[in-house]
Amino acid sequence: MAEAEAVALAVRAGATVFSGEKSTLVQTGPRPLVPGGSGLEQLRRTTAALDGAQTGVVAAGAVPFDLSTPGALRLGPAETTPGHLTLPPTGGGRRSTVARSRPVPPPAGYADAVRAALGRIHAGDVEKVVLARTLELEALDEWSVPDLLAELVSRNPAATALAVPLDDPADAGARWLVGASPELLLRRRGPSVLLRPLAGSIPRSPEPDEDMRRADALMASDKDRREHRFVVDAVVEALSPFCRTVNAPEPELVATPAVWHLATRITALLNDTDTTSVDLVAALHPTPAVGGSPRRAALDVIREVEGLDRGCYAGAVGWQDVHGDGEWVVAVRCAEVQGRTLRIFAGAGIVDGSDPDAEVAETAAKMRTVLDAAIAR
Ligand SMILES: C=C(O[C@@H]1C=C(C(=O)O)C=C[C@H]1O)C(=O)O
Repeated sequence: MAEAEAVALAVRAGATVFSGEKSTLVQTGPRPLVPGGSGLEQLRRTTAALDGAQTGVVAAGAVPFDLSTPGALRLGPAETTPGHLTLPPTGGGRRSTVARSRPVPPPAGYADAVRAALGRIHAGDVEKVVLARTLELEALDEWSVPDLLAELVSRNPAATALAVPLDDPADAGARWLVGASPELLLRRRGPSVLLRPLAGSIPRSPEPDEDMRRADALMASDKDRREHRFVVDAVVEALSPFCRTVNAPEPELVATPAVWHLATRITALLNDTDTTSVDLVAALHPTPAVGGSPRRAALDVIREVEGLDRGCYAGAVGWQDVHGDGEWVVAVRCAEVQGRTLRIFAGAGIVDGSDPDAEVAETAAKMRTVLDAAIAR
């Protein structure tokens, strides 16, 4: 059987998949959850749960935005192959038809939430808050996770495309997280750690001159640089106790097919290789790219103003092996799938100077990553 078909079959059978530019990890078979009643507890118990496991076994899956709620990290054998996933072409005929789409909250409600967050910023309660909204697509038939994944991979080869079962994948009604994240939370290989936080964004334009104008405007934007700086400062501060060196250069531009971002490629060297990838996830998450600054005050504002259950959206998704090495991305450009329902999430950072209508447009552009994959013909 061709490898692509084998992977397609594995995904249909409930595999966890992370397909990046350089390699693809597929975890298959019946696989128990890492013990722990919350995402934080699962992260804390992952390294011990892998102790003594056979080479090739990894902990893979998702922890939620709110680490006090349950996570979905599973223990089981995984295979890693070079390059991104190749799945057989899906063909239009197998796609579901969207019967109903519903933005929650509607765009005007989201703009009101942004204004409420700006009120809290101006009152001095908080400096940055990331607010999200959703688009719910109800299809005539069940969504196909392998088809969604195949479209996400082929449209976003530079991102980490992912399919993660949030419930037992053997259950017919299992929920899944699917998406194509451009944001590396961290990669740990031995003592070396690489991170690439994103924050500060502008929608792409199909017109090349306008697209370049927007990229230049983003690079020059004081508002976006401030929005970005909160993330870099928080990441450097969270890493410092674990690291002998942390290097954070100036931000650069990165593009997805839908959005321009400011990105900083941060490199660090661990003091001690007893620090595993999940220790770093627990220390870093949620960064101000998805939460805000200061963290606790921002989480309060999100709870009061946003009104969504984020679940694993804006959580951390990835894997760790028996050596403590691993790779985790921030669960953005993602959706929750269950049966005929697809719930696309997108958020945007709000700081002093943010414009509510621009944040509506930015979140709409971010939703296109999953939306275009879902409604592809
Ligand atoms: C919150 C999301 O994206 C995050 C927020 C960004 C921003 O506010 O500019 C940029 C990239 C991500 O860190 C999302 O896509 O839902």
